Amino acid sequence: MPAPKEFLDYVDHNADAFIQRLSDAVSIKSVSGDPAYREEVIKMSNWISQQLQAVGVETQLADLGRHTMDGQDLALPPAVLGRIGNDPKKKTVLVYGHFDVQPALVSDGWNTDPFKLTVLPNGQLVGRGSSDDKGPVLGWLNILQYHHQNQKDLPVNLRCCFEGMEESGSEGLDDLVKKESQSGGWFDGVDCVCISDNYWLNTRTPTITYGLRGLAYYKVTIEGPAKDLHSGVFGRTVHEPMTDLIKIMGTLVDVKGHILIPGVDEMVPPPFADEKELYEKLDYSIKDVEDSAGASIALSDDKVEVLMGRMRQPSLSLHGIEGAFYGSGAKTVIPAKVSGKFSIRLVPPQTPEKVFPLAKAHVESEFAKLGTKNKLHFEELHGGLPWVTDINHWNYEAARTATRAIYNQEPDMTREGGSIPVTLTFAEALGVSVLLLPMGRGDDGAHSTNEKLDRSNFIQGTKLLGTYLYEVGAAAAK
Ligand SMILES: C[C@H](N)C(=O)N[C@@H](Cc1c[nH]cn1)C(=O)O
Ligand SMILES: [Zn+2]
Ligand SMILES: [Zn+2]
Repeated sequence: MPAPKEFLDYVDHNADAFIQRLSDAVSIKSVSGDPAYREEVIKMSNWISQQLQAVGVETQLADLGRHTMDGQDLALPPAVLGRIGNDPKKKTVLVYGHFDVQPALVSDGWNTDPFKLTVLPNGQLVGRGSSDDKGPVLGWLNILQYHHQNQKDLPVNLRCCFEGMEESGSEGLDDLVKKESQSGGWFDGVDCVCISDNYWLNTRTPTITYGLRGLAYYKVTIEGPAKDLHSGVFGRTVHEPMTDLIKIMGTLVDVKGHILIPGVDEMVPPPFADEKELYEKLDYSIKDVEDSAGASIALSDDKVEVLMGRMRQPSLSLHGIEGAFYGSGAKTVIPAKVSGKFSIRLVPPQTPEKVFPLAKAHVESEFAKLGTKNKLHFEELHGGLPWVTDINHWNYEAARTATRAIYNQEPDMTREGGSIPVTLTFAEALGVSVLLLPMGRGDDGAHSTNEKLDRSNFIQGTKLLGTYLYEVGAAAAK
């Protein structure tokens, strides 16, 4: 059942209003990883709930309790649950997305205010969260608006789960999903899940995604002196925490990306026979990775090697050092306490539980080798499980048919290098197929400066998600 032409035309005719709504969403600074913005994330929960109600969706703000961040006790932003339709003849689709964003400051290198959506002459909609993940969440709202305003029934029963902590480990969400998946819960009766929260591989080929890497995020803290010290007075006189930390951070990964923590890379099985062909088939080149990175810095000239490094191998990245001097000028300080942050992207069969003891043992043994009198503390900040699924399912067939209808192209079938911690929870709690159907392009710069979503991806992406629902609706009739 193709989507009605009237729906597709409506999306085109209302494009400017949809972009205005995206601009409203971007202006709410819903940064989940910084306690200073917590009220803004909560404001975003309310905003999404009101927007859903305005297009006929029954909603509930689901309390997720409290947590501690940077030593502060904080309320978690409520998740927004939504439901519309209860026709037993129709399939029930659960859509998930997140309305929190990564931090963004003009001083990071943005050309414009990150929380003011800027429409560039080339059609790029620039702003934090435009692609990750406010644009795709609003894609679902755009579809609902058409059906509500024109008094058209949706082709499926729809359930929504939108959260405000995805960028910070989805705290509290797993338990909510498990509870609501039980009989009588908001997700009772769900037949399949669709998540639009990742990206095409390149800038030209629509993509369907059947896997995600998991994540284990660590903090290594080293402290010694009771306060910051003058390096002229104390240099070569005391053990310096930063010197110890840099040594340890330097033992985690080599410059070619090999993980040096014993046992981590080794946990992953070699590719199965013919697996490389899956990557060979993808519309991707070294130029694509270098264009989206903005420099000629690919680890290999071999496309398959690069793709496998992103999709089916773990990676370890060093993110930053809390407590270190980082400003301009030449402050001659010895920081008293520094915390190195690094994370490992995980692939099956790795899990945060299996990797934690390896990472801890490695850091502790490297620290012991230093013979320092400083103190070490190692902790995991958050984790998420990897996920890979079967693409031979009507849910994927619906997405493929919808993609052909909107883009007139065969989609790339990918595994995403990023993580969406709740995905496996949906799959296991509901026992149904989960599909990732991205809206944005590979060069959107999610998590980076000048994040953007192309206008055409927002508009065609809205049509794609809507058409996918019609194709799922058609699957119910088969
Ligand atoms: C792929 C998704 N849009 C995303 O960006 N996920 C994040 C999840 C996360 C976990 N800790 C911090 N963020 C990611 O892959 O980094
Ligand atoms: Zn993200
Ligand atoms: Zn995201």
